[in-house]
Amino acid sequence: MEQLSVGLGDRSYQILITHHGFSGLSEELQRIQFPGKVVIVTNTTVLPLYGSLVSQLLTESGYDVEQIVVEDGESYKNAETLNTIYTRLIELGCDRHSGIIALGGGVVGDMAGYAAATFLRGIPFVQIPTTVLAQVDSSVGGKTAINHPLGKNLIGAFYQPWAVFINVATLETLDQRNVLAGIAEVIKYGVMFDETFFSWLEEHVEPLLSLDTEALAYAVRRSCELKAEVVAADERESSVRAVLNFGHTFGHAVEQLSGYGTVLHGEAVAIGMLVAANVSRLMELCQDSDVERLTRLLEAFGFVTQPPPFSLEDYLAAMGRDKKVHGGILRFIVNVGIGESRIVSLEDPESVFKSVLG
Ligand SMILES: NC(=O)c1ccc[n+]([C@@H]2O[C@H](COP(=O)([O-])OP(=O)(O)OC[C@H]3O[C@@H](n4cnc5c(N)ncnc54)[C@H](O)[C@@H]3O)[C@@H](O)[C@H]2O)c1
Ligand SMILES: O=C(O)C(=O)C[C@@H](O)[C@H](O)[C@H](O)COP(=O)(O)O
Ligand SMILES: [Zn+2]
Repeated sequence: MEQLSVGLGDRSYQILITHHGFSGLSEELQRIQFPGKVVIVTNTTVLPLYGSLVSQLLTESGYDVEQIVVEDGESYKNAETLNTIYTRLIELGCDRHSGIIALGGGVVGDMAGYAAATFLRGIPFVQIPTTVLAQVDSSVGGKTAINHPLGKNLIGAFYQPWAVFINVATLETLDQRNVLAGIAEVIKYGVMFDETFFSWLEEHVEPLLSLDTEALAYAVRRSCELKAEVVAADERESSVRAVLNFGHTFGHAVEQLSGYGTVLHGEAVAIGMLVAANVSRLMELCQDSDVERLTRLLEAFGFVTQPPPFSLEDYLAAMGRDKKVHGGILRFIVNVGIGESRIVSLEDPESVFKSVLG
């Protein structure tokens, strides 16, 4: 079992990474004095794979376990599903001494996390991520949210989990499209923070796609390390954390315009990263060779890199609702070469994106 720490003072927590199933989970819950009444929030796909197993394990360890099972998909990450979670929590008699465990991918994690942040003004919460994306990104850092028809994650809260328990073995049941989607966020860390990690990714395309245990474990650990460091430095995205949004301003626009769930989050981020790299090149913050290198890596993994053909007006309107907009000015994340980043203000986004999108 590997352990990383997210250093946030009295809200610090551990990320535990294991290949050995869920053994160690009960011990960790006991160590952090997680409540005895536990509600596992999961979805219809993850329930039969891991939900029953985790419930049984915790019951055997003396926990009083309930389950809330939501429909599967990004299109259900909304106010309606959230309300069904609140209703069930009330019906189950949950109080401030009950805890929520999010078991699943980023959709379940974001929504269960937001329920935990808001139910009775906040109850304890643990993440058990079961997708690549959730293990390398969404389970760490405390961004919780639901989507609004007009924009991704527009309703949410910063609310940290008490622990993140990563069982890498759960990835064995994940389909190839979702494995790939998670890798987009891994590539993001390389482009933004760590050229050596980016080079490592260039050399490990095949092992990662085939879920080679060692390669995957390294990718998960390195991603969590980088994310934990950034979150500890800037929990509420007032500075450096915004860099984790590389590829997301455009990517979120793609998700919203296509209809949530049509283009997966990671797929949209891959498209968005290349758009952002082209903005960077336009601003002379990176070279042609850097854009080509990113393109080659994305294509080697098999990502579609061409933005869907929505109009420039639609893209600009969607990006105009991004959470990084300040005083009407779009703040945008670009790469500086490979391995460094910058936050730029786009005073005239129309001309920038006209040039980049053609
Ligand atoms: N909070 C954050 O910091 C953060 C970071 C990145 C992404 N996100 C959010 O995360 C969401 C995307 O998460 P995702 O890519 O995990 O998608 P997801 O949660 O929809 O999971 C993808 C699919 O895999 C299934 N699944 C989950 N675990 C499985 C397993 N072990 N075996 C088989 N199937 C499994 C799910 O049921 C789903 O069908 C988006 O809503 C995005 O906005 C949040
Ligand atoms: O943790 C962060 O900070 C991120 O930006 C991680 C992103 O990968 C993630 O998709 C996040 O939910 C996007 O945040 P948002 O604030 O743009 O909704
Ligand atoms: Zn993301």
